[in-house]
Amino acid sequence: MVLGPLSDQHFADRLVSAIIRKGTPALVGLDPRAQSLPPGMLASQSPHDIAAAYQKFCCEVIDVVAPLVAAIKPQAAFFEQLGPAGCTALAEVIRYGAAKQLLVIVDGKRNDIGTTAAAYADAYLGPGDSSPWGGDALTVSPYLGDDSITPFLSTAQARGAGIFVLVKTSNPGGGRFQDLVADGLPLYRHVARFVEELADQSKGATGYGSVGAVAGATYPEQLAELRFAMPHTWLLIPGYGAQGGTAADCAAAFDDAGLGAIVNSSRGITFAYERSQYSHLAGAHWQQAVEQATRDMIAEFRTHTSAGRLPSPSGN
Ligand SMILES: O=c1ccn([C@@H]2O[C@H](COP(=O)(O)O)[C@@H](O)[C@H]2O)c(=O)[nH]1
Repeated sequence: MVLGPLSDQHFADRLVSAIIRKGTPALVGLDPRAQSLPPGMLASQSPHDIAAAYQKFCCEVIDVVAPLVAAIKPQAAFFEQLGPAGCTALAEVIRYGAAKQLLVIVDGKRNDIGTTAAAYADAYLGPGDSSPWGGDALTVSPYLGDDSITPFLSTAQARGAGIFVLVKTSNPGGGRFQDLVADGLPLYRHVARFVEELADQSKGATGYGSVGAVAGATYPEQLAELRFAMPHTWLLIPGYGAQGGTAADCAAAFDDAGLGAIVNSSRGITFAYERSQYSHLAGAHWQQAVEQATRDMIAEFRTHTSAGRLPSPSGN
């Protein structure tokens, strides 16, 4: 791919330049869980103290991964679960990640009828001071139809942000609806077609649009099919690591330049010290486990996918 000048006002351009700078499509998911926090971090079981611990833990993960990866993906559910204190902690984590020059993809899976969708978009999209939460991108459900997605895109484009629409999710039950066939195609391919149209209309200098698609590493054949059917659509891939997906499973999601996909790992990185190969780093050395798991993921993608063609930053 020949890249023109990249704009700092276009989401996919910003994503590409961040990924090229870090030399990896690895994305670190922040899904804090009270029972897995390192010892000593949790003062009590009150929502206020759990939220404070989530904020500290996530910021300390960010300290480790910020030099290594382009983006983080906080999962809103784990913060919202705690009520107002959790929502404040989420905002602080987003702010902290942005201050460390990371792109922040908020995994909220929001949507509603158009006017309400516009309010969600206002809340979550737009780096810096343009939105109260300050996310660079938001995950969005397609189930309410085209007029529920376009308000997100309008706000995203105005603010240099992006959205990722659920197309083929990583969970075992996703096919119950997503694979239903209508007019000769599974439902997820109809969603993919609409998302690709929007991506084409909103493409920047890299050829990728401000609209991306969520597609799981647990469905490698469909990933390959979607890469082919959606040439202007960036893929956000969950399901790697803890859910069983491998780097080889994700290989077909990348373009020839090693771009076009960003791959999430949440538990596998943040709670790496619970995995047998990093268990010697549990306790006081938990951040070393996070760093080693991130470096191992980066190495795996460099070995098994075209992401190995990205320039390798010194020190990684
Ligand atoms: O299809 C989907 C969409 C979103 N997710 C989210 O990604 C992370 C995965 O966490 P792991 O610990 O790496 O399994 C989590 O926040 C999910 O809600 C997904 O898994 N699949």
